[in-house]
Amino acid sequence: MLIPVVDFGAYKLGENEVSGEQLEILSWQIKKAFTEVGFVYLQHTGITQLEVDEVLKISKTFFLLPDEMKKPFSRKSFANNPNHGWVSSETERLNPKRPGDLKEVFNISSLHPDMRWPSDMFREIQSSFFLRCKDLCLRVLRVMAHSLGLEPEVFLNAHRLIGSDENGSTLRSLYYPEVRSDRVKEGQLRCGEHSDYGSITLVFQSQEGGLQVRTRSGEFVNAPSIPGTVLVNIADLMQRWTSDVLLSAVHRVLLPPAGDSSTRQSMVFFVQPDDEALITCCDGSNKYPPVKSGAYLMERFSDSYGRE
Ligand SMILES: O=C(O)CCC(=O)C(=O)O
Ligand SMILES: [Fe+2]
Repeated sequence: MLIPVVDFGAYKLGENEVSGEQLEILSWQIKKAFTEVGFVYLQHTGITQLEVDEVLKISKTFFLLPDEMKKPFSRKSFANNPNHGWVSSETERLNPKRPGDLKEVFNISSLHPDMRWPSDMFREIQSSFFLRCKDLCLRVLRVMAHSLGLEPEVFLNAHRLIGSDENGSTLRSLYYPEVRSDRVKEGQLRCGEHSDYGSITLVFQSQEGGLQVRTRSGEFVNAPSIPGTVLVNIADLMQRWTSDVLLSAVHRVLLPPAGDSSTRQSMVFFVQPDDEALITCCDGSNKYPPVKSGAYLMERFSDSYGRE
């Protein structure tokens, strides 16, 4: 298979220290994947399939509610956080050249105690999964810094506020409803071609799979769901930060074959540096001008939601 599978067991959640030798092996494998493909499957991260199934299940109960009950939780209706909340189908265009994506999402961008939630159970399960993803991504960022010969804290220092309103990291639940082929617009997909905006992304798919990743040679390959693993990819700010050493690969989700009425689900944890973090090429070059993480993210939202 093209996207490598790497055993993260030596530094999984709950494992407090990783030996120098194990860190070397992990760093080498992760760097190879992120420079050649931009995606890697991590095995034995400490996040179990049971946890993933639980968060997919509670997300689905929300998506299956009538729109009237979801509207009060719409994105842009939370005063403290512009990205938090529900987005209806065909609203976001991850490829702005295509019609709106055939997916619904719920973004959790803030764990502020005053947030409104669809239910206590939803809050509990989603918030704890958010924190598990946060712990894992900090471990991955530490290994990545090591793999590039940088100070171990260099990425971590810019990710201190995940879960607060000064950091755009988001746990996103996605629901892809049944596709009615008689209603599909020309060129419409479940999720248009795009690369992610922030530093790294964690992806969890339901069993059907469906994600495709563009390789360096330009062809799309399937990135199936591998139960028990976490798929991790590099996003655009990280590619910029590393002066194009690490690769932010384009990916998409096609429509199911005609006559296939299945739905699809996924969970994605978008990791974003703190809003005020200034992202400057870490090799000291001027390949990209410094940019503030928060401002960069707002610019990217304008492309995918339209300029408002
Ligand atoms: O649903 C998926 O598998 C991927 C979604 C995705 O790439 C995104 O929301 O950025
Ligand atoms: Fe994506």
